[in-house]
Amino acid sequence: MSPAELLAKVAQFDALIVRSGTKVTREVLEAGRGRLRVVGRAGVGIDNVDLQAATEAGCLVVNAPTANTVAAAEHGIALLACMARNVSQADAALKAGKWQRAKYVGVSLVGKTLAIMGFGKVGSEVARRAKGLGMHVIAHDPYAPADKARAIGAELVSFEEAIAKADFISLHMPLTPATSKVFNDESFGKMKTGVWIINVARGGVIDEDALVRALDSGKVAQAALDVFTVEPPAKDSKLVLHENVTVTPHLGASTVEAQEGVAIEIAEAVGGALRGALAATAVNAPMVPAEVRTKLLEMSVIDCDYAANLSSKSGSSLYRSCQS
Ligand SMILES: NC(=O)C1=CN([C@@H]2O[C@H](COP(=O)(O)OP(=O)(O)OC[C@H]3O[C@@H](n4cnc5c(N)ncnc54)[C@H](O)[C@@H]3O)[C@@H](O)[C@H]2O)C=CC1
Ligand SMILES: O=C(O)C(=O)COP(=O)(O)O
Repeated sequence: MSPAELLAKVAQFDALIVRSGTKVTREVLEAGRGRLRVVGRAGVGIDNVDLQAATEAGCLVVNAPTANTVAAAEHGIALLACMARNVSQADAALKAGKWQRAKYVGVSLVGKTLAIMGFGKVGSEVARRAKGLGMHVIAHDPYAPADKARAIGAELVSFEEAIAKADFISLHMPLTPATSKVFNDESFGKMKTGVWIINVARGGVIDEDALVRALDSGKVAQAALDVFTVEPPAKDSKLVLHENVTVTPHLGASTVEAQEGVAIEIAEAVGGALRGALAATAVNAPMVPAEVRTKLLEMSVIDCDYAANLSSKSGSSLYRSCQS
C-alpha cells in the first residue's frame, strides 16, 4: 500500500502488521484511532513505528524478535567474506569483460580482530560464526553480560577500545536517539587506517557523509552495507556508487526460512496482544460493576483468554461471569 492508501484504510482494522518499508507515523496512528489496537512489526527493529504516538493512541506495539536472527547474522558474515575478497567488484568487472586478478587481491580473515558493536541476538550469532573463521572477536555493548560474551570466546570492551583495536567492525545495535550517527568523523578518526565496516543494523547509526569521506581518504578500506538512512537510497548516492562499497537492499532478514518464522512469530504476538486488548476492554466495560472491576484488576487479569471470552458475552452473563 502507498502511505496515502494506508492512511485511508487503517481505521478498518484492529491490527496492522508491517515490515521495515512501512512507516507507522503519528498520522497513521491517529487515523486508526478508535479501532486500531495493535501494531505488529514482522521483524526486530521498531524504529519505523512512532512509539510515543502509539502509546498516546492506546495502541500496543509488538515485534518478532527471534525468527530472523540467524538470517541477519548469516548475511553479515556473507558481506564480511564478500568484501574481504572483492567479490562484488570482481564479479562486475568480469561481467564487463575484464579479467583483473592483480586488482582484486583480497585480505584474509583468519587472525584478524572483529569488533561486534551491539552484542545482542544477531551480534552474538555473528561472533559465533566469526570464531569459526578463526577471527579474534571483541564486542561493545553497554547492556550485555560479560559471561555471555566469554561463553562464545568474545571479550567485551569499551566503545573506544573496540573501534581502535578492530580490523573489521560489524554493527548490530538498534537505531535509537543514543545510537544515531555514532559512527561519524570523530569515531572514524579513532579507527585503524584501512578498517573494514559491515552494517546489517540500521543506516542511521552511521553518518553516511562521514563514511564517504573516510572511504575517500582510505581511513576505511571498504564498507559492506545492507541498510541506509533513507531506503531506498538516492540513485546517485555517493555511498552506494562508491567503488569500495558493497551494497544489498536490506536483505538481512530475507530468507525463506526467516520469513516463515517471522510470519508465525508475529501472528502469535499480535494474537496475544489482541487478546490482551480485549481483556482490558472486558474489564473496563460499563456493565462491569466497580467492585468486580477492582477484583479483576487485583487479579491482574492474567488469563487473557478468559477475559476475552467475557468480553464476547452479553451484559448479564458477563456480570455473572465476573461475579464467579
Ligand atoms: N538487516 C536486517 O534485515 C536486519 C536488521 N536488524 C537490526 O539489527 C538490530 C539488532 O537486532 P538483534 O540483535 O535481534 O537485537 P537485540 O536487541 O537482540 O540486540 C541489540 C543489542 O544492541 C545493544 N545496544 C543497545 N544500545 C547500544 C549501544 N549504544 N552500543 C552498543 N550496543 C548497544 C543492546 O544491549 C542489545 O544487546 C535490530 O535493532 C535491527 O535494527 C535485525 C534483523 C534483520
Ligand atoms: O527485523 C529487522 O529489524 C529488519 O531490519 C528486517 O526488516 P524487513 O522485515 O526485512 O523489512
